[in-house]
Amino acid sequence: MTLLEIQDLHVDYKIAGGLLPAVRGVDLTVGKGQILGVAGESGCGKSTLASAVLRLLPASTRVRGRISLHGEDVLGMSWGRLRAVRWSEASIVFQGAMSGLNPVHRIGDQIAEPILLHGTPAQRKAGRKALAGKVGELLESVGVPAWRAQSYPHELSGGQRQRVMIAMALACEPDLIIADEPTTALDVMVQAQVMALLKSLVTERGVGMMLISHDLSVLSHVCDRVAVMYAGRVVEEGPAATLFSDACHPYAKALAGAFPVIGDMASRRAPRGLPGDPPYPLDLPGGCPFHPRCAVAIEQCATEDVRLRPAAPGRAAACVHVGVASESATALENLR
Ligand SMILES: Nc1ncnc2c1ncn2[C@@H]1O[C@H](COP(=O)(O)OP(=O)(O)OP(=O)(O)O)[C@@H](O)[C@H]1O
Repeated sequence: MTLLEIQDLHVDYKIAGGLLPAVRGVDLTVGKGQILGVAGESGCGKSTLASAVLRLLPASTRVRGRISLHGEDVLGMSWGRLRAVRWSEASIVFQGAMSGLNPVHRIGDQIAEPILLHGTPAQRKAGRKALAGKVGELLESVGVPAWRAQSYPHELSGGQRQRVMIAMALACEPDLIIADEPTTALDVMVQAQVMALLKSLVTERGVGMMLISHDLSVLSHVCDRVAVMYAGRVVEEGPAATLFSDACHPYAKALAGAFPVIGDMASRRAPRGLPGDPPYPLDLPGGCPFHPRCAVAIEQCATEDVRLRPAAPGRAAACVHVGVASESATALENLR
């Protein structure tokens, strides 16, 4: 069942020099019990996409396209309806748990807050004290002892704080969770624990999740499907299992090649860097935005901006070389 459907989404920030196109025609879906990963280099539009789903962008931002949550048009919602939807139908976990928690309030009070504001009428009426049991359960469900409800954020480790943020996101039992770089600034072991926790929430509770990370190797282990973004566009979308090992788009390939393969000591493949930088959104090259950095670019790539098209069963990629049986497909094959 489709929970979230994003169709031809464009997001432009209003800046002094005009409009900065951060997201340029993105189509994505997230189903119940499914994790969709969104990967890409810094500045490609991942966080903008995440914030757009719950309309958390600055008021001056221009948003076009369609975002449906349970079939309901999010961009057309009244503020009252949007307020009811946030936390209870969809919630967001941002990067950097310390900045997301209020340092002068106890953890338990902060978890109770969204329930008091957005929970069921009975929960709202019952008040803060009656929620102590529920807060304890939420903390235990993310692996933090219930007595930590009495602690302040600075008394917890970074990993525990991130778990508290996840408990807050779960507080009103939403069907959709958007996690924006939830493990940034955590060490590798804690990162793995938090990712395992997110995965278990999806399998045990059946929530849908959009998981944003620049780390394709992490996403490939946790997600069902992954979308790779470049310069505000999705350039490849497909099953996580194949995307990391057998990407179709030259950028997705390069991104996958930039990470070591965990557990694959046999191949001893050294991570490969990708020369050059992503384009500035106000100065995008003509044609495919990746062509100046692409090892298999041809003349056509400088003029033709190919949209996502079928690349293999269940996979789509936006590249002139993809979906065609020709020399160009061979060129792409040689990149492997
Ligand atoms: N509030 C804003 N006003 C103007 N431009 C913005 C704003 N927020 C983001 N941008 C620009 O929009 C583009 C996309 O930024 P965004 O933060 O969505 O990328 P990202 O992929 O999430 O990057 P990172 O991985 O570094 O968080 C960038 O060029 C960024 O500079």
